Amino acid sequence: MKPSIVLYRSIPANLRERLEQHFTVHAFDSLTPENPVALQQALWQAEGLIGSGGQIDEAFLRQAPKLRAASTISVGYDNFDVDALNAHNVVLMHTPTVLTETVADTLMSLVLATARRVVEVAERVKAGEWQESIGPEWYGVDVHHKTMGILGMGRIGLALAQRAHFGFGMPVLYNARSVHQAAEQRFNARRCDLDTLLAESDFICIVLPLTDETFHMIGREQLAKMKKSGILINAGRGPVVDEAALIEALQNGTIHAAGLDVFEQEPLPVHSPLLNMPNVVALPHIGSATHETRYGMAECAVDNLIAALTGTVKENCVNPQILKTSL
Ligand SMILES: NC(=O)C1=CN([C@@H]2O[C@H](COP(=O)(O)OP(=O)(O)OC[C@H]3O[C@@H](n4cnc5c(N)ncnc54)[C@H](O)[C@@H]3O)[C@@H](O)[C@H]2O)C=CC1
Ligand SMILES: O=C(O)C(=O)CO
Repeated sequence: MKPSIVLYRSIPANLRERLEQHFTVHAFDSLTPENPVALQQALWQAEGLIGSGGQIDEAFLRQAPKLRAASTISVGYDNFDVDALNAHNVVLMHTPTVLTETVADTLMSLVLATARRVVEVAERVKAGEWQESIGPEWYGVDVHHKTMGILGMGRIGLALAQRAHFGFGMPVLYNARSVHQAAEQRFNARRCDLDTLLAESDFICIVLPLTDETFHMIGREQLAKMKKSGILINAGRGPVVDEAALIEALQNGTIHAAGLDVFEQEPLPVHSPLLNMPNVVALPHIGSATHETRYGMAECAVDNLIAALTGTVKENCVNPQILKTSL
């Protein structure tokens, strides 16, 4: 008999067929479906789990006693309690690399959109406000040759450094626990402490994972250390920035603007003050959302689950120590 799995995100038909060749697939739109009893029953039998979003913690794992592998269609896995997965011998797979370049493009688009006020100015044109030649009230600030500060010099951080260095002639600063050889040798990036990065950068781009250590890493005190002309970009995870402190800093003119792809609460509540600020570009968590990359992520996650449940994992495993004990 084929192992039973729960799929909790819609994926392209050919990839679903690939799953069906190996498994009996119980499909749901999310982990909060219209029929929670059907999900409960499916989880009780499931050896595998594939999808994105939701909170996978101890209470969840108790509802899925046969689970051996979870495959998230994302690189970030802060919604998984990895200690609980380890305690239940559940292997966790994710999708690094396939989305790296696309997310770096999104970060760069937020840099450009905030600096050049692309969204605000385009809306004014649509509203019929372009009546004569434009004056300084339409101007933005330059991006090229300004200083780029990167928080999270990993795969995506490196791809961003490449764009900043070669595409825009920007000096690159980064804050990290250890030296990133490739960033320094290839893109002339300079490692510095957080305070220096805050004080010297024109653009601060966050592409950090959410962990206990990074939660509210950027708060009132850090925002006050940025240049008044500084622009904050966050495409890591919302809670890395204290959003209330950010709103205050934008309202008080402590910093110039913000470009945000992620928020403390998603979807961003419609009454958020961020939505009324012309100097904020807010995106609906679209960092990796291109047709090509979302297909690549789903394909990678499908292959990851097949590998995890057939004992052929070579890459993309968050907790490889479990492979030795459980598979
Ligand atoms: N907005 C979006 O749609 C997307 C957001 N992301 C976010 O971006 C994150 C990074 O992705 P990758 O670059 O692939 O991961 P990665 O693991 O290659 O890079 C993360 C880097 O952050 C560093 N880091 C972690 N904690 C730190 C700390 N306290 N101080 C300084 N550096 C620290 C790590 O050492 C690592 O170099 C993901 O975990 C996810 O949260 C990823 C994809 C899409
Ligand atoms: O992969 C991730 O971590 C995302 O946030 C969506 O691509």
